[in-house]
Amino acid sequence: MSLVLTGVGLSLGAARVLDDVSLAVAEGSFTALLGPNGSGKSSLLRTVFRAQRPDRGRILLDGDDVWRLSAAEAARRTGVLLQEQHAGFEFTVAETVAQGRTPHLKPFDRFGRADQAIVDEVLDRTGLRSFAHRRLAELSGGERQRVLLARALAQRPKLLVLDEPTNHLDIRHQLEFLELVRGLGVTVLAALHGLEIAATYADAVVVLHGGRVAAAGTPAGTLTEPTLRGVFGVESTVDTDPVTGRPRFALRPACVCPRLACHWSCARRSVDAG
Ligand SMILES: Nc1ncnc2c1ncn2[C@@H]1O[C@H](COP(=O)(O)OP(=O)(O)OP(=O)(O)O)[C@@H](O)[C@H]1O
Repeated sequence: MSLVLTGVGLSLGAARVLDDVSLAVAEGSFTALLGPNGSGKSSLLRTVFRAQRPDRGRILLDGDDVWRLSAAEAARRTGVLLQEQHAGFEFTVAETVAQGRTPHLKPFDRFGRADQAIVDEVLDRTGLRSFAHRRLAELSGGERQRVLLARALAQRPKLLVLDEPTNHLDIRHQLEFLELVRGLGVTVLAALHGLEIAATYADAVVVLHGGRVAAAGTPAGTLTEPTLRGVFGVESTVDTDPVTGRPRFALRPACVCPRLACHWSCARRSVDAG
């Protein structure tokens, strides 16, 4: 399922949070949304999964305006995983994953064999089968996050919206989580903070700055030294990882004292010295 945003704008109070945002996420691709704190990533995702109506612009899922779909139809198409998501700790893993089928059940429908087959398949695919009867209260934060991903997958969404989904995971589990997501074949739009992670897993990157799109394209085309300086305010050396062929970053704080001694041989200092 493709996702297209055209001219999306959002004001909250006096703040212009999103300003004329246009982007396209190709069917089956993984697009990473990057940007500094407060650049509008979560707000943009909220307009996509119908938690926040934009003031202007359109959001099209396979050509259908998400804000004109019924809430139930939108929920069937879009799975959501947030960084701080409520999970009923008293439920078991299997019960939690089964909740993902709710948007597909009509009033008075019973959870049927087909639903159970989907839950079983998702438990296997996410490696949670042996946890099925444990309560969420008995799991680590990383394991719980995997369960919430499984719940979103049981929905059989065409679009998966992830808001910093790996924040509480250690590095191995971050990588495993993103490997799993990338292997799903589902269209993914994910707000991420890690440049390396985004560069390694994303097919495309959209960089937000002050609620506007500052750069969009391939990881190598967007995550450049000038963009990292202009958007994130950091100096960097970007080269290509010989194993993955993806961009790799050495980051330094931006030099704010060009006339004083600086720890880092940053670009600004060499320009001044020259
Ligand atoms: N309800 C609100 N009222 C006013 N301003 C808001 C509201 N919600 C968010 N904002 C502002 O909108 C801007 C974008 O916030 P948003 O959470 O989308 O950024 P973000 O890029 O996801 O940030 P972070 O990386 O810190 O999670 C911020 O300046 C924030 O203060």
